[in-house]
Amino acid sequence: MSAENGGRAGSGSGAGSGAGAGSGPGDEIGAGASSGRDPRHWAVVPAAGAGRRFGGPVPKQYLELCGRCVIEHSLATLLEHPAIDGCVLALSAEDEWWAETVYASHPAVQRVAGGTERSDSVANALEALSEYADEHDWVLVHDAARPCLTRFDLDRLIAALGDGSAGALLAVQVHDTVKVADAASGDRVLRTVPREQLWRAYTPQAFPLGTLRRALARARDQGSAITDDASAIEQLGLRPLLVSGRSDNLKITRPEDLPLAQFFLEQQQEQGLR
Ligand SMILES: Nc1ccn([C@@H]2O[C@H](COP(=O)(O)OP(=O)(O)OP(=O)(O)O)[C@@H](O)[C@H]2O)c(=O)n1
Ligand SMILES: C[C@](O)(CO)[C@H](O)COP(=O)(O)O
Repeated sequence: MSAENGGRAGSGSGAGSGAGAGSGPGDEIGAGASSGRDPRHWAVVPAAGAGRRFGGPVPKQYLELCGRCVIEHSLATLLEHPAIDGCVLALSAEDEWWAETVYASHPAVQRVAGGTERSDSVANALEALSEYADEHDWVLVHDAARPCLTRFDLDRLIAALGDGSAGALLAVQVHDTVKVADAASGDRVLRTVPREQLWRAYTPQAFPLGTLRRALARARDQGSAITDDASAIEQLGLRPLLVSGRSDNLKITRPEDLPLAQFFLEQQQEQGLR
């Protein structure tokens, strides 16, 4: 990927510098899909979290993993995909690690300031993207904390994006028995739920830019605490497609997840998936 094919020049002095200066790749390729061109695909990577559940002085997205840092693995699969035209990355204003990554000056990566919640970070990225992308373009939102996304799963997600606006997300059907705890104790079984219809939502989650912006704004205005982007889309009455993905596309959340991610990446490399 390079600036020539529509990659956006990274700019700004640091994580808190806000949206990159200057025009976007949209100026080079003309207007968006409303001009009749096929919708483009953009990655949005929320990476402004503090990693509180993981702990430690370094946010988990910058921890070493198989010779690179977590976020470099997460970005590599996206930026190396020929269908992905650019990436908007949401970083914390206190971020002091991004500048040391191999993607710090990548021409197709634009940096914006993250927000209080993950959904705020995504909304900030979408606002910057809307400066040069078309509202019918696809946005694939992927957690920086998910380094094990494979090209195989990304291909499957992109292939599932039809003409509808409901979008799609990578997900894994639940294979464990699921219990609901009672609210009072928090750890006493209230009931077991049928698992045949249960899926674990992963990322990327892909939606048209305009639809996702409207959905997140509506969720914010209604005070809906959403933990993934599909939740906001569902609140519009749309039903995103569940695309069955690999269960090793884990999110690094707690300390025990890091060695598991290391194992998964090594297995993927041995199987020629990376
Ligand atoms: N205000 C926030 C919160 C989270 N994220 C990003 O959203 C992804 C998923 O969030 P999570 O796993 O919860 O990361 P943290 O918020 O860092 O973790 P914790 O809740 O344990 O602090 C991560 O890539 C994280 O960097 C973000 O961009 N902006
Ligand atoms: C978006 C997500 O990864 C889908 O499973 C998840 O909801 C993020 O949750 P977090 O608490 O912000 O890590």
